[in-house]
Order: sequence, then C-alpha cells, then structure tokens
Amino acid sequence: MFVTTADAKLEPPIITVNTVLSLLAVDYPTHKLACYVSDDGCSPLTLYSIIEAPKFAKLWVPFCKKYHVQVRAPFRYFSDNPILSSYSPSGFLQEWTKMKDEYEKLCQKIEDAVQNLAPLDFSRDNVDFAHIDSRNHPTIIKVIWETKERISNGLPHMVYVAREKHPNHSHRYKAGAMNTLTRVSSVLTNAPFMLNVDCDMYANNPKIILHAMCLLLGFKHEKSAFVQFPQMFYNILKDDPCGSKVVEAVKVRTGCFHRRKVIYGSSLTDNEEENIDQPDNLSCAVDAAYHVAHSEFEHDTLWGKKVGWVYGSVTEDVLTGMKIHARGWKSILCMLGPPGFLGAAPSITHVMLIQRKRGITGLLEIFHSSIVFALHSSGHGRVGVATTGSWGEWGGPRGDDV
Ligand SMILES: O=c1ccn([C@@H]2O[C@H](COP(=O)(O)OP(=O)(O)O[C@H]3O[C@H](CO)[C@@H](O)[C@H](O)[C@H]3O)[C@@H](O)[C@H]2O)c(=O)[nH]1
Ligand SMILES: [Mn+2]
Repeated sequence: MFVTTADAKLEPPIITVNTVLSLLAVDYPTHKLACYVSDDGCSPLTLYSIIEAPKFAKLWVPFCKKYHVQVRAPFRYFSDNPILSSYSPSGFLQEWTKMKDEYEKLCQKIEDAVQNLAPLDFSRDNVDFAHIDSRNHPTIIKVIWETKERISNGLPHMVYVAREKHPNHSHRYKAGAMNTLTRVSSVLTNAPFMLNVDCDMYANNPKIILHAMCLLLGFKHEKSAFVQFPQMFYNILKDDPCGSKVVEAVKVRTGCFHRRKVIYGSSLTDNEEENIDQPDNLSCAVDAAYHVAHSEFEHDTLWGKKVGWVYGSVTEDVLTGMKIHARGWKSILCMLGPPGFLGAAPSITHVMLIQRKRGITGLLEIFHSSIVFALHSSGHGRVGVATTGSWGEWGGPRGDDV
C-alpha cells in the first residue's frame, strides 16, 4: 500500500495520517500488508505524524474491527454522531467516546507540531531535518512499525521513505516516487500486488483489498494487469461552479491495485511465476532499500521507459496504463458501493484550474506520443489512440480504458 505526499502545507499531515489509518484498518490479514508513505516534501512534520499514527492505530484498528466500522478514516467517522440502535452492543458508546478523545489528542499533537509549539527531535533516529533542503538531500528510510510475529490481526508494517533528491537529477514527480516505492518495497516486503493512493484519498470501503484480490486472483484465462477504483469525492457541491464533478469523476489514477510483475514490464504472454521472496525482517534489508532509492539508481536503466511508471507526462498514470495495455494486458475499473476510496474535491479554484490544465496538457502529450506510437506498432497502438481519445472527451470512465 503506497501513499504519496509531496508538500506538508498543501497536503496537511493529518490528512495523510487519516489515509494511512484507513489503510491500516482494512479487513485483510494484517501480516500480508505493508504501508509505505513516500514523502517528496521530506518534511519533519510528515515523519512526526507518521510516527504518531501507529500509536493511535493500536486502539483504532481493533475498535473498527470489533464494531464493523464502515468509514475507517477517523476524521470522517467522527464527523457524525455515533450510530446507536437497540442492537448496539453494551459498552459501545463508552468506547466510541474514548476513541474520539484519543483521536482528538492525536490531532492536537500534530497541530502543535505544525504550529511549532514543541520541538521535534529526531536525533535518536539520526535524521537531521534542521539542515535538510527538500530539493537536495540524502534518502531517509525509516521502518516505523514492523510486525515481527506473523499474526493476522495486528498492524501492518509501516515504512517512511523520503527518496534522495539531487539538483542534477530529475526526480520525475509522482512517477519517480512510485518507481522508488516499487523498488524499496521489493527489497523489504515484495508483495505481488501494489496499491497506490494519493495522500488525500482514504479507503472508504474496508473490504477494498478483498475485492481487488478477488478480481486479480480470480480470473484464470483473462488475467488483468490492474484494478482501478474510480477517484470519487465526498464533498462535491451540487452546483459546483467549476464543474469539478465532471472533470474529477473521470480521473482514474489514485486507487489502483497493480500486479507487480506487470510494473516490471512483463507482457501477458510471459509465463514466469511471480517472485515472492521476502526477507525475514525489514530492518536487515534497509541498507538494500537505501541503495535502490538512490537518485542515480535509474541512470542507464529502463526505469521510466519500459519498467515502472512511465516518465515524460504530467499525467503519468494514463501513459503508464496505455503502455500496459499495449503489451496485451486487460484492466478492470471497479465501481463499488460504498465507493472504494474517497477524497476531498479541491475547493480552491486555482488548484482546480492547475489540475485541469495539467489534465489537458497530459492529454495533448499522450495524443502526440500515441500518434508516434501508432505509427511504430501494429494493432495495439491503434487501440491506444482510440482509448485515450475517449478518455479525453471527459465522457466518463469505461471498463477497459483506465
Ligand atoms: O513530486 C511529486 C508530486 C506529486 N506527488 C504525489 O502525487 C499525488 C498526486 O499529485 P497531485 O498534485 O495531488 O495531483 P492531483 O491532480 O490531485 O492527482 C491526480 O492526477 C495525478 C496526475 O495524473 C495522478 O497521479 C493522481 O493519482 C490523481 O489523483 C499526490 O499524492 C502527491 O503528493 C508526489 O509524490 N511527488
Ligand atoms: Mn491531489
């Protein structure tokens, strides 16, 4: 489970923490899960908040599972009063109140850190944030929580990653972060499937991983490369003046479960087995993780071209999806009720305009590369052009064009 964040001001750490908590609390055997937070902002506030998250999660996760809580991002759950009925188990209200209290304490700690009320001390962890420039710094990888006993009802592993940044090397934005996470996770936990969510898109359906796994593991003859859950928002106004409902509703990027071997470039006809070698413990594999997070690691490799998220577009997920389809893979768009993931629609007009501009720029880039691509390839290339065209009309997502 990969959560990406890039700017602790635009993407407040409490929002990232809520997304992380919603993922830690999903209904799935926890020893099979690991949550990676990629911080391209290299922010002490984000690291501090991510260190605080599992302390609260130790209470929150059992509470959610005990009472079958539907929405496991606490900021959304506690925005309503507790749902009580004559069937409510005794003790629920007391536990609800205690949990709300604990969540408010977590919020307060993070808010105090944001307001600079208490100094954040990472000296024990050998992290010197005082002298860090977010555009020029070495890699920081911290195993925040490691589940040593393989129990299915604990907490998943948690790892913080701020990949190396160097002014001479392009960091390739989100695509670069995803590729680093792919490699870091391969040496630490190496799950055969990877979920990508933006830091502001919490898991709204606790069965989300079960649904994705049924789809990815259930088809014998028609294997899918990835399962995409549509990007949906909980706060879209009915009379939205900027029409974010229409634009955002077709964005199908965050909320995607990928088959790892597809990200490594395999095509549908490759029959090699998924390699699921895993180290015995995370801490002893951290040195190798530093190595693959190095900003020069990709130099003279196929990363960003034939391997991983494709570079060269501001809408990297569309280009990456197209290239996967061109290798013969199918994909699935899964609409769930309740929706798999929800986030807040951007409410500041200029943020929406930047996103819209980026979407259109990405589309033009892809049209251009599709034409070149179609000229150089056979049937699949032409499918790629048609697919992108229908996406560009903002006409709504389809089952096979994510
Ligand atoms: O250098 C960067 C820039 C962005 N991000 C993260 O990437 C995600 C998406 O970036 P954002 O600026 O929030 O773009 P949006 O327009 O909100 O995102 C939509 O559009 C992106 C570009 O196509 C997709 O990658 C996203 O999944 C999709 O939700 C966020 O979690 C960011 O923190 C990074 O990790 N590193
Ligand atoms: Mn965003």
